[in-house]
Amino acid sequence: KEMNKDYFVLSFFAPRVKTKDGRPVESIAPVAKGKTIFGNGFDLYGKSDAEIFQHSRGHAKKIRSSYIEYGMGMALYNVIDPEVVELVLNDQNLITKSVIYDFLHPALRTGLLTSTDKKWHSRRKILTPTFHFNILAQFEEIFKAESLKFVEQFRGASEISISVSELIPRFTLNSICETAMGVKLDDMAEKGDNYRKNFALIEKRFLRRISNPFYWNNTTYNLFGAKEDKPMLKTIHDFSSEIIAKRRILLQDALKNRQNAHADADDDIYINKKQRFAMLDTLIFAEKDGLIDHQGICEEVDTLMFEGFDTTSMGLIFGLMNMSLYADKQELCYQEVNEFIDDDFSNLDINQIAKLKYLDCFVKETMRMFPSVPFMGRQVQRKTELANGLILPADTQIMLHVFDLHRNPKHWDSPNEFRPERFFPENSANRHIYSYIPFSAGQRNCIGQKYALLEMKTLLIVVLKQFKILPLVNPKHFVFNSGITLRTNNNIKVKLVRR
Ligand code: HEM
Repeated sequence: KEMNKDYFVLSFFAPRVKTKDGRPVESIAPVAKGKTIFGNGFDLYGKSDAEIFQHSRGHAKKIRSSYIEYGMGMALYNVIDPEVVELVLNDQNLITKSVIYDFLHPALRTGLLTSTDKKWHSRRKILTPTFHFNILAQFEEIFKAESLKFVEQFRGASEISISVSELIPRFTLNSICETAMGVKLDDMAEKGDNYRKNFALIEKRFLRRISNPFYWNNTTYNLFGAKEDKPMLKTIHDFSSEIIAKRRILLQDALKNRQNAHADADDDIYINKKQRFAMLDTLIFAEKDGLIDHQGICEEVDTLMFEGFDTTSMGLIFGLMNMSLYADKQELCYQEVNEFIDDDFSNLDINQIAKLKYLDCFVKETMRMFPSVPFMGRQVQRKTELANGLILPADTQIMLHVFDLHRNPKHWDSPNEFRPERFFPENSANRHIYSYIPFSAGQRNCIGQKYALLEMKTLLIVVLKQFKILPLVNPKHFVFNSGITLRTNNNIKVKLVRR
């Protein structure tokens, strides 16, 4: 009996969540009923990626508040309310990612996304300056060139149907490799495609691991599951290694040329006009200063490359889809773009883009309904009291369900309707700040958020200027899948008609 009070015994002795004042836990956070006698531990077992996605959506709809589950020796606190999101993301002690991020370690190792404590702090410090306004302003030239290359594919066509699901990821991978890594993919296009294909396979494996509690344990997984991952991991790591090697050579040449030219001390490589700066250079310089080693550089390159291409891909795929579905909103974007951006794109820069207020609302609303990162997880390191009265035992997994938060009917009117106008200042004033967190918030927010918005807006502007975008899909028929990023089974297509 005592045991039962402290542990959810059949969930492999999961310590129970308690309350500060002894109130029943259910009065603050209901406990979701499990599918088996083992609490919720086997709720996802044998489910498809689409069913895994629907599992949490179903709970959110039925329970309508943040709720608790128990499984595999741990409590899971599932958060869908902004009030609780605020408590979690503002807690200095809750910066460690949840155990499921460990399943990403073979691919990303412990780079900025997956590391914690001292290592995370020191890496964040090294990388933060690389997302500075002046550097993004330079990257804008690359986004523009890549966007023009994107529309160039349709040269000569007065109208054409395209699969954005297929074409966009190539654009975003090219963009991240050239900006962050300083390496053009032109002669590595096939390798890039292969990298993406293998990362998609790794994502599938990641999901299989989440849904199968036997695979949560590293030892068991390494014995029975990990072998299949090896060739995929090799492909993606070979790709990133090749990029690092290429950049090292380019950088060495640049440094040599600079010495030969007797450049004065102020002629910094970062701002030298002919030599474009890449984020990877910062890491290579940090290596010279002994702040990071080669292995560390690989970790950050894998992390930036993955985070930097897949998230913006999903944002753009849904952004172009929404342009096609809502002709009136597309027209408002188009009018605005025409007002501020010259037809030859000569003034398309970071300052002009900042003037496009309606486009900004359009992109925000797209990321509300289709957040590229639909959930995030934290792990409680030490017993933690939250201001809402809950006491979370050590090892509790906190799941922030961004998808449900962004469609929480308590905070969003008709949440399933696409309305960029929600983000007009006058319509946002009374909204809870933490009801909208596409880029997370607090210490571990997205380091690339300004970069991402700039890249996505640039492509949308270039496409809009030249084409009217017409619909070919109906999102009502979409089947969403769980993944590291938001996924759908459907091939998203649009029709482009030259203006
Ligand atoms: C639409 C595009 C993007 C979205 C929606 C997005 C969203 C997010 C979210 C929600 C997190 C927090 C994850 C967590 O707590 O587990 C995050 C972290 C991160 N993002 Fe992004 N991201 C985007 C684009 C980018 C880009 C373009 C880059 C790099 C160039 C990037 C690099 C990172 C990194 C390195 C982290 C880890 C930061 C840390 O823990 O210190 N992201 N992102």
